[in-house]
Order: sequence, then structure tokens, then C-alpha cells
Amino acid sequence: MQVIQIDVNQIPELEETAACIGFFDGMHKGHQELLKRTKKTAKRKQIQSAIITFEPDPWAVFYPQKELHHLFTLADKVHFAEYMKFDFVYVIHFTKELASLDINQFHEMLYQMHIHSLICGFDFRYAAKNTGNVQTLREQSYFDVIVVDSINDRSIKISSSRIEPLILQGQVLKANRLCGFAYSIEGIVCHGFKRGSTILGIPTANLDVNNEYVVPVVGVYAGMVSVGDQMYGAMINIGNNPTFENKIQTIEANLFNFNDDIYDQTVRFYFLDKIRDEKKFSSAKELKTQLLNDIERSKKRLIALEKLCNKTCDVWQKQYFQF
Ligand SMILES: Cc1cc2nc3c(=O)[nH]c(=O)nc-3n(C[C@H](O)[C@H](O)[C@H](O)COP(=O)(O)O)c2cc1C
Ligand SMILES: Nc1ncnc2c1ncn2[C@@H]1O[C@H](COP(=O)(O)OP(=O)(O)OP(=O)(O)O)[C@@H](O)[C@H]1O
Repeated sequence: MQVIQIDVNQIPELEETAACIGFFDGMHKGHQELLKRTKKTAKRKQIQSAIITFEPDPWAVFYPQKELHHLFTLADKVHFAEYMKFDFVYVIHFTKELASLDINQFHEMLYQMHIHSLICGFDFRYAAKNTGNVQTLREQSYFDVIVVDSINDRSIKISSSRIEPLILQGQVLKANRLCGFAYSIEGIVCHGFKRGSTILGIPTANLDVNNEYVVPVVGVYAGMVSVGDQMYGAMINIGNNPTFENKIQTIEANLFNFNDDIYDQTVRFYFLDKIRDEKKFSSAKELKTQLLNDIERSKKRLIALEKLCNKTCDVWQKQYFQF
């Protein structure tokens, strides 16, 4: 698979493709339907398949002062495209100039990119002031258009903007249901206060998270952590460790059946389900008793959510560690 950066003023020579178009934050089940339809169309027409996305987030161009967080980084989208066996990811550089193209100029751009079939959702909007829609796409004759009907959950469209608040509220299991795999964030393992391994006897890997991600609300989660291509069951805490009165928020995980040194390694934390709120304990001993309970509770959730775990391992191409 190839990732091609595209500047609207300098469109490179591209192969003929069936391509889906959108920002694709999170690659939820609605996005997945577009991806499947694109692959099918490419196969039927014997042409290449592509995902067209934009970078940076159009919102960042119009509101540069706003700090934006996402469910997926561009690298995550590229990974997902590879998992779905796409031939190309086209990353169109989103600028004010691109945003000001009129409907016909936008069609011409896609024509110059050799798009043979464009696959989009029923509510796709494009061109200056979002004046383009599926109706205007159907009226042009540069390329075929396939429109995907709304993919719903409980009669409401599945969308990135519906999933984000679920994660922010700790309703990760609901978010996971809308994606089909567990929500995850990536970062580098950094040094904590070392209380986990010394005072508590329960070592934790502290995550210096890539701050592009939406971080779930403070709380304790049953989850998984991947190190290299290996997946481990884990319990994860996001919080301020009130028992020790930390000043900063930490994201840390205790990995089951694991005791390697992974400082400075890139790892991914996967959130399956929230199991409790973070609490202040009156002693380290009480906290430790609770943590031992959390291990058992997390393992039970991992077993109950086996399908979700397996699908997540499949998407991220990790080997699942059975405990
Ligand atoms: C699953 C899990 C749950 C936790 N729950 C709490 C909690 O409820 N209250 C609290 O003060 N700290 C909690 N902690 C944080 C511990 O206090 C923390 O692991 C310990 O301070 C070690 O931190 P360190 O890695 O900086 O040494 C939890 C940690 C984990 C891994
Ligand atoms: N649930 C869905 N059903 C059908 N098409 C969808 C669905 N969600 C997104 N799409 C389509 O997928 C493409 C990418 O959409 P986009 O990146 O805007 O996702 P979104 O989840 O709708 O985002 P947001 O919540 O930010 O509006 C668009 O063509 C859009 O119409």
C-alpha cells in the first residue's frame, strides 16, 4: 500500500481508482461500510482502491487556536487502510485554498486524480461553504458516484462526533460497539514515581500519550496493552492517584503476566470497559487490596469481552496473550 500526499496545485500522476472520501476519524462501522463498498467496486471494475482523506483536520485550518483531539491519528488511518488491504491512501493537504474550491473545481480535482468511482456517505459535504452534496455529485459526469445510506445504531447515525463524547464520559464499551474494536491511544512509556513496583508491588507502565488523542475520563478500565506485536491483558488507570496526592494526571497500566523493562518504548493502551471511578484510599495497603480486586475484575471482563479483544487484535495485528 502507498500513501500519497496531494497538493491541490500539483496533483501527481495517479492510477485509476475507486475511492472513498472523508476525514475518517476513528474508522467506525459507518466508515467501514464505505471502505467495504470501495473495495468491492474496485474489484468489480478491476481498478485500484483508495481512501481519500484530508490533513490537517479542516477545523484546525479555520480555528488554529483551538486544541483538537482525535480518535485516530493519520498513522492509525493508514494502518487501518493497510488492514483493509487498500492500494492507496491519498492525503489531500487541507488549506484555505482547498476549502475555497467551488463545486466544479472540486470535481475537476477528483477527475485529475483519476477517480473513476467515488464512494461517499449520504451526508457528505464538500467545496466552498459546504455547498457540494450527494445531489451535486450525481449531477456531474467526471466519475461514477456510489452513495452509502446511513449506518445506524439504535436508529441514530454512527459518527465520530457521537463517539468522542462517549469516550470523554468513560462510556468506552458503547464507543467500542460503534467501532467494532476497542478504543486505543498510543504513546511512549515514561518514568512514574516508582510507587507501583516499590510500595504496592504492582508495577505499572506510565504512558506519555500522543496528545492528538481523545483521552477517556478519569477512572479504572479493563483493557489491553500492546508492546511490539504482542498484546497483553491489562488494567488501566487514568487519574491523579489521590491516595498519593499527585499533582498531574497519569495514564498507567499493569500488564498481566509481564515484567519486562519497556521504558521509552512506543506502546498502545486499549480500553475495553470502565470498571470503577478512581478513589482516595486511607493507606497504600487499602489501595493494594483494591488493585488486587481490580486485577480479578479486569480478567473477568477480558474473558466476557473475548470477541471484542480478538477483533481488536485482528485490527491492530497483534498476537493475543492468553492468561
Ligand atoms: C488499575 C489501577 C487502578 C488504580 N486506582 C487508583 C485509585 O483508585 N486511587 C489512587 O489513588 N490510585 C490508584 N491507582 C494508582 C496507583 O496509586 C499508582 O499505580 C501508584 O501510585 C504507582 O504510581 P507510579 O507508577 O507513579 O509509581 C491505580 C492504578 C492502577 C494501575
Ligand atoms: N454512519 C454512517 N453511515 C454512512 N456514511 C457515513 C457514516 N458516517 C460517516 N459516513 C460517511 O463517511 C465519510 C467520512 O465521513 P466523516 O469523516 O465526516 O465521518 P463522520 O463520522 O460523519 O464525522 P463527524 O461526526 O465528524 O461528522 C463521508 O462520506 C460520510 O458521509
